[in-house]
Amino acid sequence: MHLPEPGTIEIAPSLLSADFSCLAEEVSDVENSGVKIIHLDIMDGHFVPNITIGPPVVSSLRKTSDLCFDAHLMISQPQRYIKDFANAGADHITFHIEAEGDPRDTIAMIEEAGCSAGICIKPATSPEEVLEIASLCRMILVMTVEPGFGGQVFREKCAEKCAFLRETLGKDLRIEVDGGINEQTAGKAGQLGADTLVAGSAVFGSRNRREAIEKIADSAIKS
Ligand SMILES: O=C(CO)[C@@H](O)[C@H](O)COP(=O)(O)O
Repeated sequence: MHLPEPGTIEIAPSLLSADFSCLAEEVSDVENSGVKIIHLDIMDGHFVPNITIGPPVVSSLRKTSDLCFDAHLMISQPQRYIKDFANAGADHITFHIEAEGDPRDTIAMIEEAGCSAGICIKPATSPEEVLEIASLCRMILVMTVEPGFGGQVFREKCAEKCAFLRETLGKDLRIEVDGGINEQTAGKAGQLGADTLVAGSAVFGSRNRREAIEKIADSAIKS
């Protein structure tokens, strides 16, 4: 499924906090709870100090789900893996501005592979660094924690970059926020202009995923 058009608030559960012994059931649980997007955290143990999943796992999950697969490549050399993740079933591929390679070439490769492209900034990176290429992307991802691990505390200062990006770039692209999003912090993220909220521990750490998702969405919508 393609990334939903801008104009709606979407919650994207982050697979990193799911139970890896039964990933297909975990994905299906959130799919049945009404989300349109699943956020796939791809880590290489080099760009970030953690290792997660590769294309074979994405490909297996693709057979079980119709969700939009939002692949967040936390890897040093994204260009080496774009085709593999696209062939595995990613719909949208986000890479880091801090990673290796010319970002324009990386975006072109993502589109050639049949996916929409996104660019991500880490907490220390200024949003101005993505302005020139923003119009080539369907979504900008603003990290509100240092990438690598779930369960960290939301950094409001980082989320303020969303307000700058929204004001400068308008409403025609999605702004995604990732890290420490829960019922308490989603309102602030929404107020600052984010419309796509990644939530890992707040969704998968909850017994009732539907309720957790609805509470996060409500708080973002009411903001
Ligand atoms: O990309 C990352 C971490 O690198 C995130 O997607 C986290 O996995 C979000 O987890 P929570 O902060 O929501 O628990």
